Amino acid sequence: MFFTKDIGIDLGTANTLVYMKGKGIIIREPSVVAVDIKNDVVKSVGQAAKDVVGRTPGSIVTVRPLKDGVIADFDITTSMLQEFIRKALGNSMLTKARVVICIPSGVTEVERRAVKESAERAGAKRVIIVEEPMAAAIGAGLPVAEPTGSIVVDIGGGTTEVAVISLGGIVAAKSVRVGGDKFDVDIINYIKKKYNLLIGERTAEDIKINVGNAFPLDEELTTEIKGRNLLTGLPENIVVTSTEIREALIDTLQEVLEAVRVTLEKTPPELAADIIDQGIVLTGGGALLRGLDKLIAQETGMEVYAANDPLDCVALGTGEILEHMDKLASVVSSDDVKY
Ligand SMILES: Nc1ncnc2c1ncn2[C@@H]1O[C@H](COP(=O)(O)OP(=O)(O)OP(=O)(O)O)[C@@H](O)[C@H]1O
Repeated sequence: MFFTKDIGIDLGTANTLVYMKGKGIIIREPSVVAVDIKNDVVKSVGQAAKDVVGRTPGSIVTVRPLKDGVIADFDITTSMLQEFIRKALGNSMLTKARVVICIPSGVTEVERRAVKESAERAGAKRVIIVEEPMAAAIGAGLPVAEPTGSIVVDIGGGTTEVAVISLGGIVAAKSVRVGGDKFDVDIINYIKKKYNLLIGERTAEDIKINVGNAFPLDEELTTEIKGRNLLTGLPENIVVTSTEIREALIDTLQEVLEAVRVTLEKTPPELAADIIDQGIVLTGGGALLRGLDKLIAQETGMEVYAANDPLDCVALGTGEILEHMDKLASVVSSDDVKY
């Protein structure tokens, strides 16, 4: 007897989430792998690997195999994907799984096919690849299959994808290789330039989460950070404010705004009218940046709101596709559908 365990995977540059049909999201881990470079053996995957970032001894290095929205290291991406699929499906040979995988739209056709094959090797019997903004829109509850225009801005770790969707297809889109990771780099560079203080990626991400913002806040926030002074070489603590961090993020925020503007310009007029009625929906971890909705609203003159659980939208979208394959047939009409 076969058990059917259909799963949906959000293979993101920052986080990988796995949705199991009937259960919801069962795995939520960083897309990080620790590898022993002496023999290329994978030591750990996901949270266990992220916990040792910047702290590994000797030959162990931590790798983020998907970077800037593309597959930077294919073999390691494959190992990571297979590990997550194995974790979800268990080692049962009696499993007959359909797997919906969501990949960044910067992934090439060759990589796309290879992702499919590696999922098959890990036990999937049928693999359906769906692009991120489509799954994000479905997960955010937008009426993608209807003859009405919806717009989603998915701000992930490596990419920001803007898409206008109608009748199950992407009508206009723009993807830029900036997202949460770039915000972190901006913060590192700002602190280095202003305070001669070197901080790591994890500290920068904490600062972004604690006081990061895209629009003036009602109340100034501050956070204390630890780093290494580049002049003295010694550890040092400083306090930074939300205004400083907004300043640090300004250029990258402009790139996000530009992607929204370009997509709106490419949108057919009838759909533009729908979008004005419905507003812009933000998904992905970047949607949690304070005031990003207000900034986009100010720049476009449109209503903007963040989806509920923005970090989960893509995974929830893959789940919707699994649960309602019939209704969403237009978005998964063939295994090799490209939007
Ligand atoms: N509260 C928060 N404020 C700002 N940014 C946040 C917050 N929480 C998470 N993030 C950022 O969101 C990003 C991860 O988002 P998400 O999981 O949607 O990306 P992903 O799907 O893995 O990436 P991609 O879409 O590029 O493949 C990280 O850069 C993380 O730092």
